[in-house]
Amino acid sequence: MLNTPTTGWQYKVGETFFNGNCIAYSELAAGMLQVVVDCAVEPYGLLGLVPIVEGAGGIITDWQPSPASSVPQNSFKMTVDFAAKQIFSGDLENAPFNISDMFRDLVEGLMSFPINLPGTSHHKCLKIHKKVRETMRDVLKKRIESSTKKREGEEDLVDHLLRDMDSQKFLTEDYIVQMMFGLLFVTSDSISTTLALSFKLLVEHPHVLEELIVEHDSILKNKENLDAPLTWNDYKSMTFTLQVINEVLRLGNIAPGLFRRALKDISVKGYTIPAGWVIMIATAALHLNSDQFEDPLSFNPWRWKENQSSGGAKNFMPFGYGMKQCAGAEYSRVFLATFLHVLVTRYRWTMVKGGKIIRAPIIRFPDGFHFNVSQKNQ
Ligand code: HEM
Repeated sequence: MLNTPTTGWQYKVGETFFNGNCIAYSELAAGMLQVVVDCAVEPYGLLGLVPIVEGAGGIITDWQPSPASSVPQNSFKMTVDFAAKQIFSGDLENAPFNISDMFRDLVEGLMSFPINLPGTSHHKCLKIHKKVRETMRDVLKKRIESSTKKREGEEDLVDHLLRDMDSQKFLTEDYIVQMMFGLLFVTSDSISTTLALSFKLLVEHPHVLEELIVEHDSILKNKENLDAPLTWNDYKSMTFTLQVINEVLRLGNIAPGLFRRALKDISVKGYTIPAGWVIMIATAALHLNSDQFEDPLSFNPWRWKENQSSGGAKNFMPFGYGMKQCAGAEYSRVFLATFLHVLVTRYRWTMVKGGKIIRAPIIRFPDGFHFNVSQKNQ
């Protein structure tokens, strides 16, 4: 599928994210995310995961208000709040707005028709974008002015970036604000949609859920203390869970497409893609290709038993491909696996209503998606 560059706000945001210092940017982002994983060397194992585990547990507990919890909404809130904490701690706790509500409205307006008139989603989206960035700039300025030094291990992403400002010239204030906003943005809808899809697919495929429960119960059985946090080895032993995540990503195709610009004329089957054109790679066409995946529409995590690909292969690229591949891929897998661990070991859920899925072009649940969640054995 071919596409000429679009105009409008969405595209401009994309340009600011991905052009310019894109390599340094994604290396840096990957480095920051690695912090989550690298904390594994601490005595209790993957310390970076502890807040994820606690976050997941805490938020699922919040998922019990009657009559039922909205999975997409709760996953969105959990994902944004958790990422915001990693990026700038609790600096927005006293802000006059809730950061996850702001991002939800922003994402809703993102795919709207770009008419900038009061009352339109696009207009609201632009206003939120401005407001969030202004608030983030204030957070950054206060940090720069503040002389309080945090202890090692308590630092967040902004602390790391500020420390690197002297040696990395591209790290200007503007850049850091853009990065704070950008990281929250890419985290918000991607992980939460994958989580919501996991709920749906698991409830519709009880035999998959059963095997998932067996895997996670056996991780718990091997622990002396049931409340001990997950370790890196625990994560690595989640073989079936990672197959489930691959399968959700394959069917979900969270990113509707990948974009590349042709640097020179390219001939494809008698057609020429002119230099400068933007090419959209429709990943769903790859992931649902029956030549590559038997019975491609069925949810079958066992298909990954023999094929251990975690993405970045020519027939499976949920996180993209090549040097522009998603910087948050590993963070996302760890987050999803940890969440599933907490969910299946501590909770049970029944579907109440909703669950219809549309793509427009990002995945949406137009009738909502509601579950009753209860503590296991209650
Ligand atoms: C399930 C979750 C996610 C999915 C499916 C996903 C998917 C993608 C895809 C398809 C791309 C484009 C890659 C390409 O063009 O080859 C991308 C880029 C990117 N993603 Fe993600 N993503 C997810 C979560 C995240 C998270 C949590 C973060 C950050 C914390 C993140 C950070 C990025 C960045 C920085 C890029 C741009 C990389 C570059 O241009 O060099 N992503 N992601």
